[in-house]
Amino acid sequence: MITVDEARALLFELAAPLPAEEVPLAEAAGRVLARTVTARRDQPPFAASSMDGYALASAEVELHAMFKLIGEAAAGHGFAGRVGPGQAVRIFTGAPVPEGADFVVIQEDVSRSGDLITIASDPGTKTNVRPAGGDFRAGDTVSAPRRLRPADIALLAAMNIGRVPVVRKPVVALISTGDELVMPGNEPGPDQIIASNTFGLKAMLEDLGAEARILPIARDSAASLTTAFGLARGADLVVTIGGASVGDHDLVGQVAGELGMERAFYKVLMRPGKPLMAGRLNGSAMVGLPGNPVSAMVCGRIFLAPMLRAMLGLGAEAPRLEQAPLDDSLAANGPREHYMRAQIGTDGRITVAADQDSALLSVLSQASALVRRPPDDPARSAGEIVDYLTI
Ligand SMILES: Nc1nc2c(c(=O)[nH]1)N[C@H]1C(S)=C(S)[C@@H](COP(=O)(O)OP(=O)(O)OC[C@H]3O[C@@H](n4cnc5c(N)ncnc54)[C@H](O)[C@@H]3O)O[C@H]1N2
Ligand code: MOO
Repeated sequence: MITVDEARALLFELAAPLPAEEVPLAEAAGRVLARTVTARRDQPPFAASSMDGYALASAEVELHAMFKLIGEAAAGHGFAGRVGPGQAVRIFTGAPVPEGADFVVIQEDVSRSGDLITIASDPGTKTNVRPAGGDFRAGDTVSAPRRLRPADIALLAAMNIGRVPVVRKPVVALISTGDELVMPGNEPGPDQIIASNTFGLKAMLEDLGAEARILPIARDSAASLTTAFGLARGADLVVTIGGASVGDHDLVGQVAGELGMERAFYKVLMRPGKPLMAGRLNGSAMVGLPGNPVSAMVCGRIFLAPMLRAMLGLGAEAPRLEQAPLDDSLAANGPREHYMRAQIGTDGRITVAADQDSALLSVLSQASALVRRPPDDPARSAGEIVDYLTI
């Protein structure tokens, strides 16, 4: 059996970065910027007032000084003339500061009588003028790769980038396998349960920027699995769930092999997730996850999420580990790397769930972290520092 790191390295070989496509700016949030983009203009494009008040020459600013108003500058409607000595222009936030002026006295510091204003309170030294290009200049860049957050979208909009080059979304086909499964919302038969893994994985993978498609459940027969693999053709990543172990009805590896899968590995020194398999099938990366619900979700976090990041051009890296002290003692670990469901308390200490059965979705749902135990990790006492990753 190979280690978790070895398995991930082999998975990265299956996860080539995807090409770029252009999308409208309004659809670019959460996508990964594929190429560095360049501002098409200065922002602000002119010296702009940051306050409502009166624009005049800073050299003339003095308590009790008087000015004659010669016009108005509003946002979107500048003042065409020039401000001369003893003159001021009524100005509003966002308006271009007129020629001859380089200071805005806020209206709270001014008394006005008709066309005359007097500086009635000390206006201080802050000019209330935003210089042209003070935010960014034409030619300034936003560099790739980068997952576009709302603030980035606002910046790209201000840069007048209407269409954005982003990495194409990885298309993931999710196949549940098993005669015991029915889709949520349907009436299960006496020996049946509800397919949960595909739904949890779809949520996880779409959160990371994939387009995940849940295919019809494949039954425990070669014909049904073959049909499902046919429906998955063209996906960047095909993920099967269940049927990966050694039971008589665990057919995924066998059928995938008959369909020409080039196997990269089968079985990982990991808990949960031991019967993981991967390879290349019909030009797609193929990962066979174990069926136990927690195993499938943990493998999603440990393997599929890094694969998707690699496909999105964000680099081939293991999930980031953090450290926290244990709230309670832990027994020694066995020979497999163990990812234990745990909760991080408000005090920063980490509590490992008592029951680590890989079927317990209720425990996973309560967990905020997976504590990572190396193979053969000795028993640990309360207060000792352990590695974990957030979920
Ligand atoms: N003799 C052995 N038996 C098992 C071994 C072993 O090494 N020797 N490994 C165990 C481990 S570890 C795991 S994990 C499971 C994985 O088995 P499979 O991948 O073949 O999964 P299934 O048998 O199909 O299902 C396991 C379990 O999960 C339920 N399941 C499956 N798919 C879904 C789904 N989409 N949504 C919800 N639940 C699902 C299924 O009903 C089973 O209860 O094998 C052990 N056995
Ligand atoms: O590896 Mo299984 O995933 O331990 O439950």
